[in-house]
Amino acid sequence: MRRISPVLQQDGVDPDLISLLKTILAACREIAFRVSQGELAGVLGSTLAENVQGETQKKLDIIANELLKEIILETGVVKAISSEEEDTIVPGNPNGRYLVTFDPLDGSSNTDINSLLGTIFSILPADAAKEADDASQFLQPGTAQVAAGYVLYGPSTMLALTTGKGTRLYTLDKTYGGFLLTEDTATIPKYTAEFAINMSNQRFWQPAMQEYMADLLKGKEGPRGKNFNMRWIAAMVGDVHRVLCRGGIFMYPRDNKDPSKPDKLRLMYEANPMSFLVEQAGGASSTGYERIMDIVPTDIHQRVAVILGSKHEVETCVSYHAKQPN
Ligand SMILES: O=P(O)(O)OC[C@H]1O[C@](O)(COP(=O)(O)O)[C@@H](O)[C@@H]1O
Ligand SMILES: [Mg+2]
Ligand SMILES: [Mg+2]
Repeated sequence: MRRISPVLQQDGVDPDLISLLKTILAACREIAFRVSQGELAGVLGSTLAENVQGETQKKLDIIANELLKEIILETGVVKAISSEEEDTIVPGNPNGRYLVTFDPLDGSSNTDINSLLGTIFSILPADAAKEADDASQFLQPGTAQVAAGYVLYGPSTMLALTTGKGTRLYTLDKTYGGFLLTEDTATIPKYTAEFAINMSNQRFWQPAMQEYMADLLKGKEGPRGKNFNMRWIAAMVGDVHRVLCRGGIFMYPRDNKDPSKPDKLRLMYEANPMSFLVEQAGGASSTGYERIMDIVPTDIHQRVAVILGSKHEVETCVSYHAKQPN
């Protein structure tokens, strides 16, 4: 099995970017270790703090954030970082060529139940004309990403990574200490009969999503003519990993449960990196109205509706939105 550096070298990835990716993975290995130690490492439970988005921070949110922030800024190739757990961007080397935005711990609500968690990251090119502390340098569409990935802390620790040459899956070999290539070409089947959505929000969705789901749930007897199965891990990283492994559609659509927060998932460090991975594996990703990676962000913590996965199913869902303009 191949180690990560030769694979990236073969893809012609810039050596600075390779060393940055390896640094991020070093932090993730440390997070994986703390996660696996659980209560023994005293990392479970909540803090008294809230992040800028008004969400209670788990101890592991903070630990993962600190580990990543410190080690990434030490690389010298990063101009600034932006994190779910940081109100504003954190400047690094003014001459750094890259920007890193990340969700240090995705699926926080799974922390205390020994269930799936992950780290999601996205790497953007830095603009030499902007100051290191200028947040506007991050406001680039997902199509500008030079690399994106996640590390899933599950029964095994896995990495999904793309630099725009397909999506590859690696598994952490705990005896050797590095990630080894275990799936060279992750491919999402075009058709699926499996969906992931938080059904408890059903009555708050927009009409297009209500209609799409109603038809889907009618199964064989309905307009779709087939039965669907449902899964919900409550960690995007876990749900998207399943989609990369065997297809499916994952949705966190807009809802009016809390009018001040119509969308849940974050564009820059959840939706964009996952969309890049999914598109590179042959899938599709949309808000229902537009391709996610085409959105030009207006805020580093911007939220967005997400519909991603098997191409035909995403297109079917989008077709319901086309009938009912936003
Ligand atoms: O609590 P819900 O509605 O099931 O939402 C679950 C979603 O929220 C998230 O956990 C948000 O991520 P964080 O844990 O990083 O805040 C997603 O990973 C997941 O898909
Ligand atoms: Mg998250
Ligand atoms: Mg998080």
